[in-house]
Amino acid sequence: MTDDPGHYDDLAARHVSIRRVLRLFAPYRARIGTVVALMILASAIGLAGPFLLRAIIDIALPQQDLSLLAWLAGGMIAAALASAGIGALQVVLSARIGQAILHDLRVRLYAHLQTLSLRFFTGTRTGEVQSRIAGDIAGLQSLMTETANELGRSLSAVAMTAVAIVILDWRLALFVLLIVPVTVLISARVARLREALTFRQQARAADMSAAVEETLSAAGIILSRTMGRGPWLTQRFARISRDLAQLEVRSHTAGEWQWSLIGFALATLPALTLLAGGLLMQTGTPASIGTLVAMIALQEQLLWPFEQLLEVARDARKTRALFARVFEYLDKPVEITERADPVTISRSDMRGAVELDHVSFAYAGQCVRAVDDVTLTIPAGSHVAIVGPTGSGKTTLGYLLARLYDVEAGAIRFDGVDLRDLGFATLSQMLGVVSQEPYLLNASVAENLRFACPEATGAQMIAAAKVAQIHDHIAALPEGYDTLVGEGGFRFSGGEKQRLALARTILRDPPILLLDEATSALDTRTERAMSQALDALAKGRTTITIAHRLSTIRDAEMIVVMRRGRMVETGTHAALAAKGGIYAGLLASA
Ligand SMILES: Nc1ncnc2c1ncn2[C@@H]1O[C@H](COP(=O)(O)OP(=O)(O)OP(=O)(O)O)[C@@H](O)[C@H]1O
Repeated sequence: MTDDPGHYDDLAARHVSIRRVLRLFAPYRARIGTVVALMILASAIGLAGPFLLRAIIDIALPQQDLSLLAWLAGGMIAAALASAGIGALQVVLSARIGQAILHDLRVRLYAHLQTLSLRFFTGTRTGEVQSRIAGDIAGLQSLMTETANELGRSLSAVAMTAVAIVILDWRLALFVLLIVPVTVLISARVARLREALTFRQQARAADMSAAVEETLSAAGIILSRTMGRGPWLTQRFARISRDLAQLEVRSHTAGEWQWSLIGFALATLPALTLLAGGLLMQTGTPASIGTLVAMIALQEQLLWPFEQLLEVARDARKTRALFARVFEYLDKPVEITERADPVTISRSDMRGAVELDHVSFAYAGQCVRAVDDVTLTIPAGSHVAIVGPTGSGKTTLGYLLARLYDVEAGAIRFDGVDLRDLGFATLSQMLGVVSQEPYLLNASVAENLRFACPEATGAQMIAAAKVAQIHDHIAALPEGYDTLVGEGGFRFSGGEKQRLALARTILRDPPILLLDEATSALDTRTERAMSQALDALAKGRTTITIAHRLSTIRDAEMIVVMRRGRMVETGTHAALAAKGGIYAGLLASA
């Protein structure tokens, strides 16, 4: 889809405008002003050279005035020195501005992606996100800093030189400047060609980073080894890499012969100028030899920045392709938003009552509701278990409780407040989640625990780990709490990861605990020990357990049975078992 040029044009038109790009520069107005002033100064000083040259040829040399010659030559050296010094200063300053702007953009994009709902992340490849934050912004970085630099420097040089050429001899100037529109036209064509290619190239680069991310991770390697698909994956990677290489070559070489034409046209200018100078000799007001030499020197001075300017225009279009990809993500709507004046509740005032009021939800593009008209009141401090066959909507219900998605109809309330009215901080303080596949950051055990509660003391951390029955294991490791957990927690077993995740949630001390199959990876002994710990922990807390293993939830005050998104049975274990319905069937098949 991203390869379709029509798609690209539409995307770029929707997200990128000059105004929007300029807004990124706005906070750095003063510094940009300084750089522009330096550029103008450098080009103005640079211009003195040809005029000094003319004076040497037309006055100092014919008159054999050595002292004037020394002054004029010294002036030429001083001008070259000053413009080189100012040029260097201006490069440093503009590099700093460019980096600052891109840093802002990168952080804005990261912060924006942090606020997007789970829907975005379940529908997007991780490698794609990474490629936009890292790859596209890095591309912009080199393009923009160089482009902005060149633009300023070349533009002022070209403008100044053009003025100087006109002052020298307007007739020759007219002749020289005639070539400008032709080259600009050719260059615009090449730029258009390369812009679309850049977009495709970045999309391929994202494919590549997604492929690496997906398959060169611990989980990816396990999958490819156990399925014997390593060679196939390598072939797939080779295909993406070859595509990328070809696009890379095309985007660098597209329109190359047109580009050479520009170079040729500019290279013929000195010869044509001399020819024109010769023709002017026939008129009543010929150009002096000094003027002709100075004119050619100025042209030399003009050609390089002019070529640079054309290249800048070409690269500027490439940046449009990169901006399109970055802005597309920046424009993704935030679905889960915090109200302007959210309700906040202090920890001591939280009770932990949960109420589901005719809650319904369907995943995007699905006509069947994953949760369908669920109404349930969970009193503060009670233990409710949610069971049901696979795919019945239990995990989805958990997502709704954590407001990872918003309900489509109905409402969920904690302590009588609609989740959509609660402040984000209050919500995450109220509900602690231990999910089916706990995720650990690739950091030390202590850092993982402190992620939940940065101000936790060592003693608090140990206490939480003890409750989660993981302290002895951590303490026995050579590096104890400083042990690195590995990518995704691979250093630890499934059961250990679950217990670490539990310890992490315990540290937050939430009044409502949501355990989604949280004890599924534990052996029976550890599970029994942990369930005692959880019982102790559950005192004064509301506990909602999403369970497959019915043995773990026999003591729940209420068991809710779900089927195809609907709540079909509720009651205690004894009552439901005696009733002989779905729950009894699940028990029988367990
Ligand atoms: N991101 C998603 N997009 C579309 N459909 C989804 C998505 N996630 C889950 N579903 C569908 O929603 C339904 C409910 O899924 P859910 O994960 O809530 O079931 P579950 O009861 O937790 O199952 P299990 O016990 O197997 O974990 C399923 O039919 C599932 O295929």
